[in-house]
Amino acid sequence: MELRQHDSALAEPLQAEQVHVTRLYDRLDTARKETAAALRAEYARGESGGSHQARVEREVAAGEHARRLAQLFGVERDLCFGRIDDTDGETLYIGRIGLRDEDREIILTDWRAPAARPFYTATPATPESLVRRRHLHLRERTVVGLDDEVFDLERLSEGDRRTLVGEAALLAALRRERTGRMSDVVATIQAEQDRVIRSGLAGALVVQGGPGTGKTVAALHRAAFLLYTHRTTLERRGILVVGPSPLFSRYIGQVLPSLGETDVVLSSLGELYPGVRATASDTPATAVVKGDARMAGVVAAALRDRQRVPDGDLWVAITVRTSLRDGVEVVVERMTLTVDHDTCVRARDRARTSRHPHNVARRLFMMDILKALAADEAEQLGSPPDEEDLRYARKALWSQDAVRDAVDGLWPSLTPEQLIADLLTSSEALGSAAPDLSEEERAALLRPPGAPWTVDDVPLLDEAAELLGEDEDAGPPADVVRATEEEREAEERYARGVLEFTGLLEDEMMAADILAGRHRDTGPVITTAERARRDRRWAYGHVIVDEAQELSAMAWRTVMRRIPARSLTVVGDIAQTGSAAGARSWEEMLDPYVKGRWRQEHLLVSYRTPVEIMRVAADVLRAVAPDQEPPESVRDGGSPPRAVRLDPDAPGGPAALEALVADELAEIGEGRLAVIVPDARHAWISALFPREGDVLDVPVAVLTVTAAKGLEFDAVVVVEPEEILTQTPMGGNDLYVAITRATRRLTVTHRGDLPPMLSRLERHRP
Ligand SMILES: Nc1ncnc2c1ncn2[C@@H]1O[C@H](COP(=O)(O)OP(=O)(O)OP(=O)(O)O)[C@@H](O)[C@H]1O
Repeated sequence: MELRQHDSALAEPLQAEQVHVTRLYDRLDTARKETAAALRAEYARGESGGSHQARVEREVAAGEHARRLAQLFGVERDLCFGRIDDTDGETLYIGRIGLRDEDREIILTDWRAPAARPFYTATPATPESLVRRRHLHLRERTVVGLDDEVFDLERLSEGDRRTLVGEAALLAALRRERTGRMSDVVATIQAEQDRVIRSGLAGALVVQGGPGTGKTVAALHRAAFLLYTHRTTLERRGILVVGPSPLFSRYIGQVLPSLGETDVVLSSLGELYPGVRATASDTPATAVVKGDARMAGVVAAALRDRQRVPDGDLWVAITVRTSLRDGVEVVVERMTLTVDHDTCVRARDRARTSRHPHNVARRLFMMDILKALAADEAEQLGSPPDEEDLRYARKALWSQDAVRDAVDGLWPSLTPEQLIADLLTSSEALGSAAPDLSEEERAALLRPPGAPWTVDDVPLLDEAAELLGEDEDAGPPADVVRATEEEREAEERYARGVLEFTGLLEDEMMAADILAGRHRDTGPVITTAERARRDRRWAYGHVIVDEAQELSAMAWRTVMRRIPARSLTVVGDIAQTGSAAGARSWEEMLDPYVKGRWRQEHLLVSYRTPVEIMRVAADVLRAVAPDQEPPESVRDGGSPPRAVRLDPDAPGGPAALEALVADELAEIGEGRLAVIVPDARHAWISALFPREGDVLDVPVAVLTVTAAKGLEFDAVVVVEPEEILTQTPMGGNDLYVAITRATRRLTVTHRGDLPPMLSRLERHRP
């Protein structure tokens, strides 16, 4: 079915396709020019003059043009990559965006449009009225190759279960060397992935699949598809993609812009709470306690402990009169006011039952206490409690430090950071707030003051923020203040980016800071993504959680808060769970939120790991998670994965490791290599391979398994599998993750006996 045309026979169709492709690029150039001119015209319509309304409209129009321009400049590479011919004699060209000619006729169909779907889903068994599918290979703007599949049922053997589409194009894509950044796969999306990508927006979709089955890549294409198909809903609310680490976010970061999408926020788990960028991790024992759903109750109890009443009555010594002597304020008279215990209890209970969050309810508590103090003052001064006087007296009282201190002592205004830090650094606070946790569990939570926030603290902070709320009258909330500077920088970066690729940067009138400044004038931030990122309470239109098996029960609470509509895609592999607080099953994590309302798709084919390596991975999986099925690999011809006996702690050990890595690098040419090491060895093995720049861009990356999660490399060297197996309770899963990162070559080094589950590796001496 797969035809790769011979060179001589190819010249004519190549030439014909070139004519069409040239026309497409001409059209693209025209569209760019027109949009740049429209953007320029928008800004040429005077400085920031006119009514506020007019300025806002101008900004909105300019934003639209800028967005379109960004899209038009993002599709230069492989603008058109496919063509389908159907039984009615109709031909469609499939590309990264849709284009029309001067007569508004469609000359290029967006890959996300319904009409493009057969390009991805037609198989020999179900050709979907296609006669032929063609993949076009472009080098810059030149057509350099074609792959045809002819759907001819006559020649289809019964029982042929082949489901791969565009096999030659797919294999060519898979054989490419890794660049350190994920790239899009619009040209070669497979039918099972297409089902995931085009699944409806509503409800929760779980995508379960083994390593390298394209879960991440499918999830990102799904984000682009959903934004295309449900633009009006999602453009305003945006899509949140949650990944395991900032490294992973950088790894996948450029896929979405290349798909032409700006309304997507990428965030690691440690960044979900604005203003904190947690990367540190806890020990497995601590992570398990912090991730336990019971911690919601602990945080709530810790807060209740901060809403106090005095043991007896409340006494406050205030200054009644002062006078100035030689310009210096002198206290003339003091007075002690009292609020009886019962009144304090009533004030606290009224504030608690108001159903307002703590920092908002504080206002109620404060008013009740001030009223009682003012009444006592009036009584002691013998003046009648006139309402007007009392109001004045309350105001005067609030200006006194002693009164403020008294209220703060009983019902303090708190930030989430204060509440959680105070809780985790005090065994007394923990004892009071967490009586249901065991002594060991409480000890696991305790940490020294000033310790950095960990990824597992983030759900606790979010929980606290939810309970604390923000007193809107008390000035801008802390996260907004923090975000303002970031926001300004983001605006300027964006503006500069637009100007740079449109070639307008030299234009005085369009200087980036002016452009950014204008956006500031009218208030709105440029993209939905920027607005959403800084707002903890933002409700997204859709949320995608990648490596979702790593999320603890508390982390799920944090994620679900951001998606009240419960429209989400959950992507992961239960067999790869590394966090001791992570998922053992999808039911366990999702049922509390969407019981009986989630659907599951399985991805069964691995596009990363060659057959030879997958066989070893299957042995590991059988040993550590016998109920899980390994994926089937589409690639063979990788070199046999091997085990090399090497003692990294022996005198010549480090040098032997360096030499082995050098040999592997020589084998893979331009590609990239990872040395995946036990956590305890990371620091010193990293020092053997000094690097400058981002770990994703260097030829040799030394990584722990946690950091390597979701990434891939041409060659992988796994050091000391035994230590990886035993370093955490989920060590078996970690080893499975480590050996499935390679696209071509796998070497395992070991000083002692090789774990039996790796016995299939070819033995070598260095
Ligand atoms: N249809 C496809 N065409 C070309 N390449 C593909 C396709 N599907 C997946 N790939 C490639 O396979 C590799 C693995 O994909 P991806 O990282 O999305 O897998 P994953 O299931 O998320 O893996 P893991 O569970 O290990 O994180 C990537 O290089 C991806 O580009």
